[in-house]
Amino acid sequence: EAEPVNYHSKLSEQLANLELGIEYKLDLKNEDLTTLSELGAGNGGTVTKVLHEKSGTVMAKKVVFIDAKPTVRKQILRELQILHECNSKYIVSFYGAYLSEPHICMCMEFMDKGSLDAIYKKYGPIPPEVCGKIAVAVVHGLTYLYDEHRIIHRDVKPSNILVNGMGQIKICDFGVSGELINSIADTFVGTSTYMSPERIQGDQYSVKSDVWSLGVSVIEVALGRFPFADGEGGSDDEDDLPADLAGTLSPTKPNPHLSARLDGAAAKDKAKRRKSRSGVSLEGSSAQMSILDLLQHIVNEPPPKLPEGKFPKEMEEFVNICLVKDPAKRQTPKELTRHKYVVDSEAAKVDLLGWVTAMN
Ligand SMILES: O=c1[nH]ccc2cc(O[C@H]3CCNC3)c(Cl)cc12
Repeated sequence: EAEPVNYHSKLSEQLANLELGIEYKLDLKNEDLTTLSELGAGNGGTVTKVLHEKSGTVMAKKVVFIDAKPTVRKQILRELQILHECNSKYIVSFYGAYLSEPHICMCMEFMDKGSLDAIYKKYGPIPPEVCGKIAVAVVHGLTYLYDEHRIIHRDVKPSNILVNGMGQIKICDFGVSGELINSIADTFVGTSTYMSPERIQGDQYSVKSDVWSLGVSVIEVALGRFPFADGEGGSDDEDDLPADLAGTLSPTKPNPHLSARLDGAAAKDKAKRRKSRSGVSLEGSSAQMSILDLLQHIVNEPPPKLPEGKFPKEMEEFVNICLVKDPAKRQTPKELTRHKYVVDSEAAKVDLLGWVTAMN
């Protein structure tokens, strides 16, 4: 019988190393990767499904265009290396990153069932017991990132929570490289509508800001729609912001004068829309709640919550704790790992495999 093709031996060698806990790193480069299909876009990059020929591994490759000096790109590449140390069952695995000037390419574990936003948009609201498993994954993932690496995610939302065919739920796209955050922030046009009140107002934010975003995300996937929407829009695609505000509403560069600007701009926007409703159509005035209204709403109005009595009591309570507006009173991810909803969900026998298998 012919010798098994060498990549079998390579794979079994790597698996052996894994068992021995021996770190091994693939030296990744474009010519070794065959593009299979598009996966998604967002957070300043496009993601494709690729095959790494040498190891036979299917990967998700994220390509980010960095409009900066080559030295900045090299710095980002160095900072991304920390992803090799981010090892948790709640964090997508990182295979490596490389420069393909002027792009940075990051290869990660492929999650074949995709992101939660795509899942609920295709299959409808996510069952409460699955939401429990999502809360467990995100709370433990955030706790790991902060406790082990002092990393704050900065962009928790359904499109950054992924699922695979084994029913595993993992988070991705967290802010690991300061330089990468800055460079994306500069070009960042839209507004993360998962932003906590303190970040919208430019106050100091912390890991608790990720907890607010988790609360909004759990309501969204449980209801099957963005919680601030209730018919008024607030869609997550980027509204056209007044030019002078675009680029300032980034999830990482809080704008200290924002709330004053928000009130002014939103009032103007509302007046425009009022006029438009009176039959005078002004182009650019959106009938939906504009992003500015939305940011102002998050800052000034009570937090969203699950409809009473339709979900398990401890789920309602968990969400309400995540959505406490005052960060001083909001819990940290670590404290939430002890919440009844998380503890019970972790122990619960939920047929995640059945759930994902039902998704063709
Ligand atoms: O399979 C994946 N593994 C790792 C990462 C990843 C990121 C993806 O989309 C980005 C863009 C929108 N949010 C996350 C998508 Cl759609 C898939 C993956």
